Amino acid sequence: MELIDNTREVFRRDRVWAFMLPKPVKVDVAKEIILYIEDLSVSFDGFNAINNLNLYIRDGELRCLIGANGAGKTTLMDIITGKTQPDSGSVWFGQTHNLLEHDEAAIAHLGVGRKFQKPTVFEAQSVFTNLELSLKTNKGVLPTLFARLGASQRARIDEVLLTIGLTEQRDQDAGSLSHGQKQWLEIGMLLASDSRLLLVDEPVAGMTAEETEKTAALLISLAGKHTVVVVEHDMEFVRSIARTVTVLHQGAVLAEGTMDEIQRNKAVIEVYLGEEQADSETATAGVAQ
Ligand SMILES: Nc1ncnc2c1ncn2[C@@H]1O[C@H](COP(=O)(O)OP(=O)(O)OP(=O)(O)O)[C@@H](O)[C@H]1O
Repeated sequence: MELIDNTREVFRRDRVWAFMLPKPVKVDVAKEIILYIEDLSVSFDGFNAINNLNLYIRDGELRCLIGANGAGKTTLMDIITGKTQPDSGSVWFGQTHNLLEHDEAAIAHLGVGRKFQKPTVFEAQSVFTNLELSLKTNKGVLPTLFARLGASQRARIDEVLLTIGLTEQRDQDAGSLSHGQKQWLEIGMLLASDSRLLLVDEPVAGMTAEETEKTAALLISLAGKHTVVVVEHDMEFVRSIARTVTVLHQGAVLAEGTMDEIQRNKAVIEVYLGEEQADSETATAGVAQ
């Protein structure tokens, strides 16, 4: 009997064996910076898409990146996440992880999560299963064979469901969610995978006004525990969430500051509206609209 009891104890569904759990990643943010990007350049067929770019993101901040089409925003995200290798420069996650030495999977494992503009959820799976599949577990063959969802992992998924406002939809197929709900689920998937730095590409494109408002509240609530970098064209939305805005132009940082500072910045006005209008007050108002 004792043998059977011991065996049952070992295979209890609500316990996850320690060897299955991934090793926690340490990110050194002693200097309060979570992302260091220095002297970064990449060119495609002689065209400088990123041009000696320097950018520092503070741990826990909510930063917005704006810039006209072709300014280099997507290319920058591609470099941070390991999709594109730069020609020169450095990208560090905290003080100790050189992201340029890692591939995409390793960078995601370190805690850098990316949400693309179009949601890529598993439509035929439930909301709960989508989150379950994103949990940060040891994905080796042996652990996967024996993996059981423990109580703490279920609690983690419930917590994420609450954060993204989809508790009621937990058993619904992801395919039946509205566009906005799919976007929140995808953000939830990044949370379930323990992403510490969230790179979010145009989160409110195609959303209703109510969904946009909820997304703003969600992203604001995530900052602090997470660092959130949002690439967005919708200036009204940027104004509603951003503390610091970085303007990219021709692959470099053109300006950085609060939305009000950006709105008054002469270089930004020139780029957006043309030099001849730079001194006019109407032009100043136009940048943020
Ligand atoms: N793989 C590539 N090969 C060639 N050119 C590229 C490649 N990736 C980007 N580019 C070019 O680099 C420039 C920067 O593009 P990027 O997509 O980063 O800009 P963006 O700021 O994200 O623009 P958008 O707001 O339109 O998405 C563009 O001129 C683009 O055509």
